[in-house]
Amino acid sequence: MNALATGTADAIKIRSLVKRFGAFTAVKDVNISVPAGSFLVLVGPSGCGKSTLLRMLAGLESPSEGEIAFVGQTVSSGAGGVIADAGKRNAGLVFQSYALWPHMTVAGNIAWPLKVARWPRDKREQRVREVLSLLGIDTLAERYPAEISGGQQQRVAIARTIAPQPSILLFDEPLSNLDAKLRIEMRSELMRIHRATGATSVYVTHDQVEAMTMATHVAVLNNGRVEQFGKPIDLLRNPQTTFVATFLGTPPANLIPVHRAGDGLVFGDMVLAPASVAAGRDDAQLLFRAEDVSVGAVAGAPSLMARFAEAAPIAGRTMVTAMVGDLRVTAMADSYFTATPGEPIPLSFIRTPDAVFAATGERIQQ
Ligand SMILES: Nc1ncnc2c1ncn2[C@@H]1O[C@H](COP(=O)(O)OP(=O)(O)OP(=O)(O)O)[C@@H](O)[C@H]1O
Repeated sequence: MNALATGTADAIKIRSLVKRFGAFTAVKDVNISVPAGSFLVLVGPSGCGKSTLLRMLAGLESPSEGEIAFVGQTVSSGAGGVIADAGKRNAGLVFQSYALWPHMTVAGNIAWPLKVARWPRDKREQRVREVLSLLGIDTLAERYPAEISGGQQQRVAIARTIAPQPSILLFDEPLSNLDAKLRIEMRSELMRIHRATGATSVYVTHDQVEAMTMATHVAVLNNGRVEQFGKPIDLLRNPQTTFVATFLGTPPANLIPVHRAGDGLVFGDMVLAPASVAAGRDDAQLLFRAEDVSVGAVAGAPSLMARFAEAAPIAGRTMVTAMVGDLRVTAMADSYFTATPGEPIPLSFIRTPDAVFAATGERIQQ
């Protein structure tokens, strides 16, 4: 790295980044900047380009176009390729497979990158003790990888990555090999480690719950593009596309396709909103959260008959999924509710739509 770092530079700045593999474009014009200490989550369905983007940040893949800068210093660019190589960008990478050295003890594995970086023995031993304690694995120091569990191996892999004190930590689905309970535990652990190290983190996952609980900033990727970038709560409250609106949030929100009839937007013969909310368009999509759709008839609210599909109790209420033709609608019932699959049940739209989208998927601002 040769350029001087400026005090106000973003920890990570990605500008107009493109990655092509032959004729296929895996990452398309990505622009993201985050300040130091952020926890940036890249989330999206399989094949959307998350890992390719992370590999470019790590210096394992060179961009076709655009630029990546860490603290004001360009580390990769379309013109220059990988300028600071993987070992020289002060970034640590944690994969979903732990890749520990089987012939080295836990302490040996953690000390290895410090040895490679020529840390003196006393500093090395002190740092290994520090990270063993930070990860809560002090008692495993002399064991070999084959003698510890998968969850413990992942802790060792994380300890090994943070030992050299990288200023940027890159995680590629690090929890996907763990069982559900351990994942939740490790999620809070990782957030604690993030706070303790102060490193700027970039975390790849396809799990939106993981994204929403851990992130200070989220980039939702779809088909190589960033659909939306921002704080988790802003993405949840203010989705700019139907993709973001339906990808994030639990239970999933409903998108109801409507068309204009007179001065109303209708679904079937039910008027769901005034035509004015869609700025004179003939077709639109209305976003209703599950809690805005109630099971049963409600006086004054538009309602329709749906076919019951399934029910799941959640925190004293029941999340009910029902079919209206081919459309899945998620609604909430106030107490325990169940029915026979296929049984007709009434659904009521008890609030105005949360957001309005064009038929092509982009948000129509009110
Ligand atoms: N070396 C490569 N050569 C050709 N195509 C590639 C290469 N690496 C990735 N791709 C393609 O680029 C696209 C994005 O892949 P990437 O691994 O970044 O997706 P992802 O979002 O991480 O998916 P997953 O969650 O399944 O890991 C995919 O269509 C993939 O097949």
